[in-house]
Amino acid sequence: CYNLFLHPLRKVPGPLLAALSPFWQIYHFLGSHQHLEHIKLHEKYGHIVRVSPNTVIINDSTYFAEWSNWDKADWWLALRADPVHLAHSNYHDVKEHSRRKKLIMGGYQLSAILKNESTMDKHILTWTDQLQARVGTVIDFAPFTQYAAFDIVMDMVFSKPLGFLATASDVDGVISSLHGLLTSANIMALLPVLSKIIFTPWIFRYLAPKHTDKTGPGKVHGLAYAIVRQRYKDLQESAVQHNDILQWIIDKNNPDSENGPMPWPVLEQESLGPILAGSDSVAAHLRAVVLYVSTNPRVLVRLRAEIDAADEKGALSKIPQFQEVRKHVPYVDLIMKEAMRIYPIVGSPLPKEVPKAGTVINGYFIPGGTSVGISQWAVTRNKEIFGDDVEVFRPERWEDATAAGAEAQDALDEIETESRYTPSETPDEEEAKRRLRDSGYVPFSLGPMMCTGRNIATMEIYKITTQLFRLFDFQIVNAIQPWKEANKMAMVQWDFFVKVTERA
Ligand code: HEM
Repeated sequence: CYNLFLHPLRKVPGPLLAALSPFWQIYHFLGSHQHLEHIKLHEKYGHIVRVSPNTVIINDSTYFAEWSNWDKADWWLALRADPVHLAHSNYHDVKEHSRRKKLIMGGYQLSAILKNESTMDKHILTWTDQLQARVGTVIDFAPFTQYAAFDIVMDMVFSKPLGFLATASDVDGVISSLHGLLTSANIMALLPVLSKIIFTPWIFRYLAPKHTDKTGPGKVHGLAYAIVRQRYKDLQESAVQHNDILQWIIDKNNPDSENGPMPWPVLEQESLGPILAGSDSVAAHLRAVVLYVSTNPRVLVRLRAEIDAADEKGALSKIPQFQEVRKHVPYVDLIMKEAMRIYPIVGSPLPKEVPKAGTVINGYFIPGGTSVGISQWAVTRNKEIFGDDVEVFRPERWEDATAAGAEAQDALDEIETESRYTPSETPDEEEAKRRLRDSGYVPFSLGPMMCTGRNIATMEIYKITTQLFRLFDFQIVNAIQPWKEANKMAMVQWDFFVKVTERA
């Protein structure tokens, strides 16, 4: 009764059952198609929808800049692996979060990872060799994308690829454990009271997954902890000199630095981030790229024209280098943006918390403490932002970068990227449309909590997209229903059957 008639959010439109209890959201999450439900909700109720007693989702990009500077909502508590030691991404308070993120973010900067580009190249080569060995056959393309993304991120961050690509298998069941963890974490995230109970230190001691577990969350946590412990041992014995992100963090947070050394349990938590977030994301995107480019001949022809022209000039290395692609195959950037738009990778609205004083969104007063999320699937279907052809894969919609868009491209190297939506001067109509379009481009989110791994992801996507279409043709076996999919916070697809042939 309170939630319906007395709650401060009672006037915000949305389904009756959602206003009554958080189980409405859990029901839709378990149905795996929460993201599609969000599209329908915004179509039915408008730019702001109440999806649980204390949560609303929005798809009006005018509010994104303000949103991006709020604290994390309680939803995120479930993504912790420890009640005491936290990674930057576990901090609720935006200021503390930014302070912690600065301690590690330099390792993820473009300038730092470019120094290690050859590590990425090794895995791209192994992947294309694996595809070469399967030319002429129908394969399930889905696992290969994750094997590649997982080996790359493990090698770039820890110098520890697990050999998914080389063995063409889910080594030790790590990927299935990761997917199990994502499902359970998301359910807990939708019931923050449960997270609060479980992460009470004395309760956590009894319920915590064990690092020795053979499957499930414990296995994934155990992987991060084993890597950090091994590094500690290597350093004591000065056995190996590593050139990776973990080492960058250790070196930067040295005993003489302002903050002193990073405690090992915190380093363990920081090491979980790339394991949890670094493979499903890139893999889901690459599957979408292969599907949409292969089924849009016009796009494929334009992409190949750029690749071939670059090859004729000798401008692309055997494994295309990031800066080569940036300069000579710029269409890849438009393809990436459009694939992120038509098939957003993040399927959950990742809420932040309205500050104490409250705020007004689309005419509704939203009190402090409310969780507000952005449903990327609904933003990218917002016709006011992207026009009537939202269901069409058209990379050209991203052409004519606005000054702000171009800056965002160059800002890849910056630690924090401010909102790209700057409604200050008086732009002409076309410029205003482009700015609006750019304001709806939030696949990596924006502001201080923007994706930590966005530069690794962008580099992988540029290089792999170029190389795959440089070498192969992909015939999608079932273009109407190309794969099975579930929204596990990130989108996960499987049974994506594709016939691989050498490029005609
Ligand atoms: C296509 C690929 C990817 C997409 C679309 C993506 C998207 C996102 C989004 C939307 C967020 C949430 C930001 C927020 O809270 O507002 C995020 C956070 C994060 N991502 Fe990614 N991501 C990708 C790849 C990666 C990779 C490769 C890594 C690791 C190497 C990574 C590590 C992280 C981490 C650690 C956070 C937490 C950031 C924070 O709290 O400050 N992501 N990502």
